[in-house]
Formats: sequence, structure tokens, C-alpha cells
Amino acid sequence: MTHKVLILPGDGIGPEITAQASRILAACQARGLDVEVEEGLLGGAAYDAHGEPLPSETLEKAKAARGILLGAVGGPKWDKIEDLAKRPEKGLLGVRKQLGLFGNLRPAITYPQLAAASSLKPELVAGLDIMIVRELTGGIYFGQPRGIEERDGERVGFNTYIYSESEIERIGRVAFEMAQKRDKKLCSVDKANVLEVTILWREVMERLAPEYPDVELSHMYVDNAAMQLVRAPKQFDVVVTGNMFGDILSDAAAMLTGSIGMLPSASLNESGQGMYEPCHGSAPDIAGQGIANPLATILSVAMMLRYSLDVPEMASRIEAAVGKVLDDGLRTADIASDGTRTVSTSEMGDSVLSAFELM
Ligand SMILES: NC(=O)C1=CN([C@@H]2O[C@H](COP(=O)(O)OP(=O)(O)OC[C@H]3O[C@@H](n4cnc5c(N)ncnc54)[C@H](O)[C@@H]3O)[C@@H](O)[C@H]2O)C=CC1
Ligand SMILES: CC(C)CC(=O)C(=O)O
Ligand SMILES: [Mg+2]
Repeated sequence: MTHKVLILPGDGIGPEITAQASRILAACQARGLDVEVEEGLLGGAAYDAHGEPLPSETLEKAKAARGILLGAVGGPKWDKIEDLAKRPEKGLLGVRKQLGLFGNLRPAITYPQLAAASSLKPELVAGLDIMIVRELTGGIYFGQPRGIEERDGERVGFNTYIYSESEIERIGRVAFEMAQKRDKKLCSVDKANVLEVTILWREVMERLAPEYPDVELSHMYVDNAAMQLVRAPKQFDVVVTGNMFGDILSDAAAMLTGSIGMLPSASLNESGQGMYEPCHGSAPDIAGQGIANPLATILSVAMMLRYSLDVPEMASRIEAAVGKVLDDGLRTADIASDGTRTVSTSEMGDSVLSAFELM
């Protein structure tokens, strides 16, 4: 069956990095991957064209796609839009919510060639392989009520941190099953010493644990988890947490790998439909300069092949091609170090493509 793949380049460096990832996808098609690829507008680019960050045409295309590849959205150009619902980031949150993409997988893997590019000592990160499982369609990013309003003569801002048992249970199951396929260690990160919502989170994780007797479940407060991630990251195998804590911890984990430009992600719903995107944003500070690292986006294509299109051998080939390019000493500026050759976004794309063709 021919699946549809939708590419949403987005804003800032988004079009530069998705252009390189699209070339890899096209190479997969040339090798027999049976997909129909189309493009759409999301975020600031969609706002500029249609006055909406998530036009209905894009949403319809997204619903029909088995896999969506996103660059990134947002940037200073749109930060002044007063109506929050029209901001680029709301377009992204809208796709996640409308498609029910609750299971966000963010693997932080330190390629051996990049151990020296991490801000931590190489021995702390060499061989690192963590999977952060982040709940993506609930929690404080979506909770109601929310707003900014006048109370007692001054403005107050408020959001609601809320999770239902069923939301916690379904992300818990994703994480337990992921741990079963890996080193069988699951650390649930919460703030159960302060927040009722995470007392419930912890209770549900404990309730699930007997169903996965081969998995060792532990709990950690999020402040300690942030510290432990930079103190001794290799203690973690799978980490499961809510939407906001996962957002923050995955950016911290990114630096363990050398750069946020290395971290891909998958956001899945129950039917295996998924959106795939680098964990970073639109990097307005380097947009248009041709220096962004496209590897997180290219590795996101590999995740799409593995999790939504069921061609894991092709995914492994892309990952091996990335490894080969790093072996050859090619680096974008964010991961450059002594003795490596600094290349542009498109040169990095060329090299991964050549390595892929030779695999
Ligand atoms: N999934 C998405 O679309 C996301 C969008 N954003 C949006 O992106 C915009 C910028 O946000 P920031 O907080 O600056 O985060 P950011 O992730 O865009 O950038 C943080 C730093 O990392 C660098 N960086 C990011 N990706 C890189 C890459 N591929 N290669 C080399 N360097 C890279 C940037 O140059 C910057 O110095 C904001 O409008 C924000 O809302 C932020 C996070 C996620
Ligand atoms: C831009 C936000 C909507 C989310 C974010 O930072 C992320 O998903 O990593
Ligand atoms: Mg983030």
C-alpha cells in the first residue's frame, strides 16, 4: 500500500534542514520505498500565507499522511502576534493534539565520534543511549483554564497542569514497553513532592509496574533529574515524564550528544501515525546562513521509516550513513572540534546521501 508522507518545512532553518532530509527520503523512494510525498505550510509560513498557523488544508493533509516530517516553527517575526492562537507554535501544538500524537520519543544517543563535542567530559557521555518518553498532548501546555486576566487591580497569568489517569496510563504503557525492548530500566520523572497531578502520575506508574515485572521502575523528582542528567547521564535507560518536563529535559539531554542539532524525535498516536521532527526549534539566529545541522532531521526520517513505515532496515541504513559521515570527520559548525572539517548544511546533506547510496 502506498503511504502518504507530508513535509512541513516551517520557519527559520526549517526549510534548509528539511530540504536535506527530503533528498534522503527521495533516495529511499529510489530504493523502493513506496510513499507519495507532498508539502504543506505550518507555523509562521502558514500565518503569512493564510493568516492561520494551521490552515485546514494542512490539517487535512496531515490527517491523511502516515508520516509527517516537520522542520521547526516560530521566530521573532511572529512573536508579537497578540492573539496567542495565531502564533506559529500553536500550529504545531494543533497538529499534535488533532492527530492525538501523545507518545513523543526523544532518543539521546552520543555517537562515539562526537563524544568530544559534548560539553561534558567524553567519559561521561561516550556510549550514552537514553530514550526520553514525553507525554505530548496533555499537561500544562494544553490544560484549561488558561489565560491572562485582571484580578484585584492587576494582571495575572495562569495555566493548568492537569492529567487524567487514562492519559498517564497510555504514556506509561509506551514507556514500559520501550524499556522492555531496551535495558529494562524505567525512570519516571515527576514533582510528586509538590504537585498533586504528579502524585497521581506516580501512583499510576506504580500501578502499571506489576504488569511489566521484567522492568525495574524508579522515580525521580524533576529537579534532581536535571542534575543527574548532567552528573551521570549513563544511569538512565528510559525516562518517562510529562509534556513540559520532557520538553526541558530533552533539550538538556541534547547537549550530552554534542548538539541539539543531533536529536531526532517521533510523535506517535495509537495507530502508528507519526510526526517526525528534530527536537530543536527554528534557530532564527543562524537561519538563512546555510550552517544549520541537518542530521537531527535526517535521523527523524530514519525514525519515520522505523516507527510509521515499517522499514527498519532502511532506517538503519540512514543511521549508518550518518555514522560514516561522522567517521569521515565532517561536521557542521555546532559539532566541529579540532581535526574535523566544517561543512555547510547542504554539504552535510550531500555527504549523507553519498554514504547512503554506497550502503
Ligand atoms: N518544534 C519546534 O518547532 C520548536 C520551535 N521552537 C521555536 O523556535 C524559535 C527559536 O527558539 P530557541 O529557544 O532559540 O531554540 P532553538 O532550538 O531554535 O535554538 C537554540 C540554539 O540552538 C541552536 N540550534 C538549534 N538547532 C540547530 C541546528 N540544527 N544546528 C545548529 N544549531 C542549532 C540555535 O542556533 C540556538 O543557538 C522560537 O520561536 C521557538 O518558539 C522552539 C523549540 C521547538
Ligand atoms: C515549540 C513548542 C511548542 C514545543 C517545544 O519546544 C518542543 O516540542 O520541543
Ligand atoms: Mg522544546
